[in-house]
Amino acid sequence: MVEFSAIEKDEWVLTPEGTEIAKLGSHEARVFDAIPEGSEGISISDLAAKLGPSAKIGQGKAFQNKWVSKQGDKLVRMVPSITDTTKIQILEIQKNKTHEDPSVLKDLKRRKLIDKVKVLSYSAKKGVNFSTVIEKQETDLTVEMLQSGSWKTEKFKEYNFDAAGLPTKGGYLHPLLKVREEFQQIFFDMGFEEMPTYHYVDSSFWNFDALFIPQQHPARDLQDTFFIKDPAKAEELPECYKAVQKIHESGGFGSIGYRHKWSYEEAQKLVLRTHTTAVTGYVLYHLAQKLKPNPFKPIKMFSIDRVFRNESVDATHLAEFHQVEGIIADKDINLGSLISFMDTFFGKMGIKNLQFKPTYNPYTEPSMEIFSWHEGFGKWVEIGNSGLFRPELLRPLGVDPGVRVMGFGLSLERPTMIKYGIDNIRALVGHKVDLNMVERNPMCRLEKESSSRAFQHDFVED
Ligand SMILES: N[C@@H](Cc1ccccc1)C(=O)O
Repeated sequence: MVEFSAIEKDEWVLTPEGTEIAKLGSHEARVFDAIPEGSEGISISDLAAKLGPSAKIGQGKAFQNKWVSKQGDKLVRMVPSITDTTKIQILEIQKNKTHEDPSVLKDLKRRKLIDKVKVLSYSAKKGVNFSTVIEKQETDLTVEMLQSGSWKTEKFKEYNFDAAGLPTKGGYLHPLLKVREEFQQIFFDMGFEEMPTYHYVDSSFWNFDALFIPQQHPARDLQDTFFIKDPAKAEELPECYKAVQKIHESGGFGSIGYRHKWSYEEAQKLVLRTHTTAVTGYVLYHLAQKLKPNPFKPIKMFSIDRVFRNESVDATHLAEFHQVEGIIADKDINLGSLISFMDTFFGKMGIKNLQFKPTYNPYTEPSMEIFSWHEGFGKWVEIGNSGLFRPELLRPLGVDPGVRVMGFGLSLERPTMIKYGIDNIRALVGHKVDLNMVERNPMCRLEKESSSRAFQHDFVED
């Protein structure tokens, strides 16, 4: 409709000094003008007082042009009048943006009185298809156009392959990942290392037995645990199974044990791990193995990963969810340490005024449930479970006597739901994930790269 062309040309403009010359004349002309007519002349110092810096700059050229000469200590005029060529040239350039004589341009440029600039302008004129009405062109071929045959007469816009396109739907973190990152950051800030949470499938040995969970414990029921059909059993159990068997059957380290017959086959049964404490036991065992015979070093470790429970699914329960778990191993740990740690840890997430309630876990004693007051629900909400690991767990895995380990676990889903105001847990997983929710929620925006740090220890795979 319109033809246009770009016009690029060079233009000459005056520098500030050039502009000054356009107004006041060249330095040499100013020198000439400052000298009175006749033989009386002017002293150099009077000239300087009159003209300022121009006196010094202009003298040379004024001598060169034979406009002035020196008589005694005075400067006198040699000609009755002068033509200030520099000023004339400058004025012409100011007007025309150029000069017909290239040597003038070159000279004035050298004297820093003018400068060259590039100027881009456009010229536009009516094109062959010029019109004052704009006809909308089609962008895409549609099913309807094909069906009606209108595609034959329709006018199509050319594709613009240089167009930037619609913004892509990237750069968002799922709420679970976002909260997971926040937990990771808190752990890293507190000096924790991340545990390797390699496998969802683990032996009953690591999921239960090593944690001093008796073989007839209700949690091992098919109702609560997913057992693997094929393969159904771990090939062999680690060396420490003997110590674990002993603690279950006849006790030790001040414990009387469960006094039941411990079955190797039962411990071999593969399960989808029901808690990340399965990993914690495994990690403690391998750390203890690696450390020997060196003296004990305090440990702080955490894991955040998926666990599975055979639960009936409802608005707040899923058959799989994530656990956040942390342990601290040190010599002088007691219940007070655990309570104070929980206050600090949850405090970092903005959760204050915790309440603790005694509870029972086969692997910890004492054990405490952690509660927090939920303004929205108007009640105390359970947010975690914790305790001091029993010697029946620690000693068979090779942890030194005198070393205590405190641990705690919580779900990743609950704090995420509270924080994002999600009331149905199913909105967080699988094909039910509401991507609009993720996109709409400014809290999901990805601000920085994942801060995940690799696990430092190398482990032997069992
Ligand atoms: N494993 C526990 C959490 C926990 C971890 C460590 C110590 C005490 C408790 C659970 O499933 O809830």
